[in-house]
Amino acid sequence: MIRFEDVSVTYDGAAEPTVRGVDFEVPEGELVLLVGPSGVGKSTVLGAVSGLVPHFTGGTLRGRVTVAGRDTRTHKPRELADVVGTVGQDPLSHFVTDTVEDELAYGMESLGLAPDVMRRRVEETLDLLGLAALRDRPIATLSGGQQQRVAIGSVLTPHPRVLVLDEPTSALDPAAAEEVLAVLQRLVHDLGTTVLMAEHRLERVIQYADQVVLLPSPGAAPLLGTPSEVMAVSPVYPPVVGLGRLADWSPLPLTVRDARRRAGALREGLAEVAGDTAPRADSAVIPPSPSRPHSTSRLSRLLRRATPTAPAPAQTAVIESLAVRRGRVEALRRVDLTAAPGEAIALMGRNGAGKSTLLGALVGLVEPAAGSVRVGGAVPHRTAPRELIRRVGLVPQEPRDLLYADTVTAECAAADHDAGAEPGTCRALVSELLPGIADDTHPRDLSEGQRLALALAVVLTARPPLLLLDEPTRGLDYAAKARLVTVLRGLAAEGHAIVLATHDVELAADLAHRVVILADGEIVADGPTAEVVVASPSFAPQVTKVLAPQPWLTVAQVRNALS
Ligand SMILES: Nc1ncnc2c1ncn2[C@@H]1O[C@H](COP(=O)(O)OP(=O)(O)OP(=O)(O)O)[C@@H](O)[C@H]1O
Ligand SMILES: Nc1ncnc2c1ncn2[C@@H]1O[C@H](COP(=O)(O)OP(=O)(O)OP(=O)(O)O)[C@@H](O)[C@H]1O
Repeated sequence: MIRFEDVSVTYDGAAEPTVRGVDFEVPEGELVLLVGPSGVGKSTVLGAVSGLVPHFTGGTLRGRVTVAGRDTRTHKPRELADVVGTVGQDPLSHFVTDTVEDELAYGMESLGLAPDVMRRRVEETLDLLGLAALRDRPIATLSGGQQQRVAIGSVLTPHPRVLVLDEPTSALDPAAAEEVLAVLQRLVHDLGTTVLMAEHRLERVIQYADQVVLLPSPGAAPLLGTPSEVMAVSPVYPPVVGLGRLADWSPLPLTVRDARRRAGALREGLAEVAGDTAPRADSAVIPPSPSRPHSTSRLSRLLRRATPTAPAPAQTAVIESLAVRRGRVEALRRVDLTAAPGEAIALMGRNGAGKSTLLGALVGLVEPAAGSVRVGGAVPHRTAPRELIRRVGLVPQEPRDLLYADTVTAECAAADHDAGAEPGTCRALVSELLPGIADDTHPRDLSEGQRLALALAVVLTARPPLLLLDEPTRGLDYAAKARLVTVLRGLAAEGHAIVLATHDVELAADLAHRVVILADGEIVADGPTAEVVVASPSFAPQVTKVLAPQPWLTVAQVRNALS
């Protein structure tokens, strides 16, 4: 159904092709997963199927890509729209109408479907994706995950024969991700839909794949195989595979269920070697406590050289009885929360629970309807931006919102200037987070993960005592995530308080001292990470599920215990 014949893509001005030697086929009615490190060219390969590459992105495509027999170089995306439905990494840039219902109908209208068919499919899709309560809402007022669901719904309604999805679960909470993947699987099984999907969070998707295409490194030819064949050699793999590699299980497990069946001996071994040192669910032994000695990484040295900030008060942020209204929605109610210096807090909860709103309140973007917010003693929404950036910095859900300049260099120079930091501070931070980003690239042309690294560096340049991150692992591979964790741990060790809103249970397990769960605008759990995630099947990481009742959280913890 999709065929790549010796394809290479070279973007304008690039010395080397971004991808080359791409030669594989996706048979009709299969779900094929495209995996590989950040910036390796996954979106480029997907774009070549939907025709966005090279028609919209520019550059040169060599070789041939055909979808249902149509050559995507000679057919513009519009001429492929009846066959291919595409969801990109940034849903906002794809929306053409203003409300949820209109957006779901738009694709069908352009194809000239009958009104009664359109009506039926809109209703089906609203139900299928849990969007019924939001049908009349302007899309601009939806939370990130709600928008991603609308974007997925809007490509499903015309019933395309081929779906091309770029990180379709990146903004979804764990339960919503499962629901969406179940819908896709049903389309594949029942209607013979063909799906090509790129995704970093393999723990969510690997079990649904018929085949996996791995782009191992930039410019290297892809490797094709069954999920277990590819996972045996892939540089990116989910925690169950990490556990399987550590314990030498063969074949490697791809699901928690597979792994649980084999984990008996490992569980016994861990109980023996760990003895008293095994983590307890009622303590936050991992990650290291906020009082850990100062990290000596290059990054922490860089940050120490930057402008010193005022001594941190006892609590970096204090929220009391906070209520926030957004339009007709009561987005937060009776929220009490403190963040202490050195503390990393993961804010979790279903899409629309109020996480971004809470971060917005801490950075003064939304005003309380009742209650109070104080950051470093200041009231954020009444503090001038120049003053506020020395107290709190937010890396938004869409990093693009933070970037204004034409090149990476100019963006970094502006960040150094705004923060009063030594020239070069921001650029060095970018390289530390994700090596290989070119100076003169336009931020628009960076891959998703690269853009996040840049936005994070811009915010870190001001060394805010309170650092807020909204869904910071979109577009990041496991290695980049591990580097992000190291950076954030280093910052926490130096006394920064960190609050991150995330659906990435693996990240929370790795980094957070505390997990706070929001539901429908209220805090329903607040405690040490191990305690909160072990008690909640939705938010438990894979290792916890495999090794329960022992409360291990990460592969690294298990490795350390066994070494
Ligand atoms: N329009 C463009 N012009 C120039 N370079 C581009 C363009 N689009 C992407 N690139 C570059 O091509 C490389 C691959 O980008 P791509 O977005 O395909 O990677 P990816 O594997 O999808 O990354 P991620 O996992 O971070 O989403 C990156 O180095 C990126 O900077
Ligand atoms: N401008 C607005 N007008 C009306 N409702 C809004 C507006 N902005 C947000 N909301 C609603 O407020 C609620 C909380 O949204 P918020 O973005 O804080 O959720 P979230 O927990 O961050 O979700 P996600 O996990 O999807 O990012 C949602 O129901 C959302 O639809």
